Amino acid sequence: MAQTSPPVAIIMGSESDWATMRHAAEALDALAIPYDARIVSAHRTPERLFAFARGAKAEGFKVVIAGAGGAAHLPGMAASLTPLPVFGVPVESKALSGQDSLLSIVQMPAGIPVGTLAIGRAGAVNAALLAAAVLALSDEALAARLDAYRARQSEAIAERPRRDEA
Ligand SMILES: Nc1c(C(=O)O)ncn1[C@@H]1O[C@H](COP(=O)(O)O)[C@@H](O)[C@H]1O
Repeated sequence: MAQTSPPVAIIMGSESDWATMRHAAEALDALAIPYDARIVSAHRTPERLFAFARGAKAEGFKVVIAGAGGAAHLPGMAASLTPLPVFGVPVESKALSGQDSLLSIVQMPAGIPVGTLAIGRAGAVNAALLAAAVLALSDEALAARLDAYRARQSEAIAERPRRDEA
């Protein structure tokens, strides 16, 4: 089967997660890394999850970023169904501020890893940067873009706090 997929899959349990996961997409955009963003729920669309995760490697994906909130089984289930690296992003839930999402994703049993990031936007951005780091191991042009991204980030940090103009 022809490998036509972009290297990164961003999957999320609900469309409501896009407010968080779009930050992963924006970080990938900044590094010119193509991705496909899909709504896939272990709970609500289990057949879609099985089809996606079982076929992800053959489709040509290299890394999966999975965001979910609450009883966040999606990243772990995806990891159980694909040999690709899976980075989990705990989406901040209303009831428990994302503590539920974090613990659901991070406490995987030995044998099926999910690289778990921070709750919310920072986790989404860092999942994208980790995906970039993985891909950069075999892509020198991307490695250079990642270096430049970090250099720009450092340059943007002021050395001293700006004083308020009275
Ligand atoms: N955690 C999961 C899974 C899953 O893990 O398969 N599917 C949906 N959800 C989560 O339910 C929350 C509320 O979803 P709605 O906003 O659609 O009610 C979302 O954060 C989603 O990730």
